[in-house]
Amino acid sequence: MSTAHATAISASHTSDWTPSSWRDKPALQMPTYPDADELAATQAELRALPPLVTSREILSLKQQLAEAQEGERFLLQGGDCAETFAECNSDVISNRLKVLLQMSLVLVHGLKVPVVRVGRFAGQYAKPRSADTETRDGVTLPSYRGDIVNSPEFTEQARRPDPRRMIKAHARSAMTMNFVRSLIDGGFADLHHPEYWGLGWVSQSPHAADYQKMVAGIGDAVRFMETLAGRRMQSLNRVDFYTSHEALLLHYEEAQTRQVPRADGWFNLSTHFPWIGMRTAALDGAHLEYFRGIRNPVAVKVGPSVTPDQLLRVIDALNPDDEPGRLGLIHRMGAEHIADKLPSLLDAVKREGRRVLWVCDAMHGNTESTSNGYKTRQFKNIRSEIEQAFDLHEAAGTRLGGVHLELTGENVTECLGGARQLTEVDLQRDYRTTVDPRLNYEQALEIAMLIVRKRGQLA
Ligand SMILES: O=C[C@H](O)[C@H](O)COP(=O)(O)O
Ligand SMILES: C=C(OP(=O)(O)O)C(=O)O
Ligand SMILES: [Mn+2]
Repeated sequence: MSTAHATAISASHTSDWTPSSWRDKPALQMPTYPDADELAATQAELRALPPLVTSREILSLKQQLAEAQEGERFLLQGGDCAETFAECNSDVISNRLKVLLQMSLVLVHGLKVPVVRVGRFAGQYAKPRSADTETRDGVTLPSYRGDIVNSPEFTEQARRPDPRRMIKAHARSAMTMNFVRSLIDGGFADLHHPEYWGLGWVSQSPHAADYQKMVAGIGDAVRFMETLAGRRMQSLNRVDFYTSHEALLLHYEEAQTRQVPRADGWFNLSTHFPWIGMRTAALDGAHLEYFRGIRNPVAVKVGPSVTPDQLLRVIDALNPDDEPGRLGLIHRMGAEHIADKLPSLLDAVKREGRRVLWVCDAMHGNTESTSNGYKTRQFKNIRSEIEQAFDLHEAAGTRLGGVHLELTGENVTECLGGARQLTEVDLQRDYRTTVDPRLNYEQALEIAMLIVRKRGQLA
């Protein structure tokens, strides 16, 4: 179908849509702001602020995702569970970028396809929660819902939803984007110099030898190609990096939704690739309503309770014209359930010939609590879910086109296991996340290596 045709059809599907039509539907997981006037004034201010990304970048990501659907690329989507205002700083941002670049280098080298790099950053500030309230020592307060809504300290004042936090989240997202863009434009991701993005730990890591061998091999290949070409290849100097977040707080997303001169339709210009979380993916809900009208590529989390019929209806609502690169389905079943729950979904989508990008989130179905009260995940379950996902897609004749991970470039101890075999005792050493446990840099790199090994076995 031509792009013009697809656009014309989409326009007819969305003729009853506006950036605020979600307000007529049930909106789950949203804060109740105590002062409606303050909320409206904040939204007006947000509407006047500049956007964080452009429609041109969004459409170029859509094209790359369309290629990933066809097996010509692989998606790496990763970053914090919940960014915090306090950690919007140079070290945290550059270390996270480094680990994502290192992982993507491992994937490009091993899978022999370009990687689509998408960060869970520059806007990942809103969190859905299992419970609306939290009780400590007999005191009950509203749950922490991410820095864009309230603050994690356990006081009444801190937990009160404050709309002014949306302005701060917008500014912090812009600072993060600005720094990432400057690093990349300044040659930080230059393939001629992968040593720039070496984190200090690389020399002590159990994976050091493998990683250094690969970097040396890439250096040789780059020099060989440039000798043949007789010139330095500028295309190796920089990479594309895109942003994503869970577009949960619709008051914020609505205010960043714009029509763009010379591009049809409405774009969410707060991020390139927003997604709908598992808890807000109801067919008749506000989040699906909002997402159906924007032209960004979008994704939906798919949990173990989704039936094939429900999933097909979600696909119909979000991508009625089967537009390439428009829709990602991020399954997050858990190592224990994926073999039971995923195959019927893969079969149904294949049977109906729907065009989607399948992505495996190996984190959110594998969360557990330790006896000493830490929320954690076991590396062996994360690994198992990814390996099973490859096998199940292979058996169904579908394609796993990417992975979605919660990770950080810091040396935290939040997930158990991995090459250093972190134990429950280690969790006490450096547990920093405000919501979900993240892979540290070593564990994240190990995941990239095991993806390459697994794909190699299937090839
Ligand atoms: O990040 C994901 C969800 O917000 C999170 O897993 C919910 O966590 P909770 O069960 O602690 O509320
Ligand atoms: C909330 C999240 O995931 P899910 O919606 O899959 O539970 C998340 O990605 O942080
Ligand atoms: Mn999470």
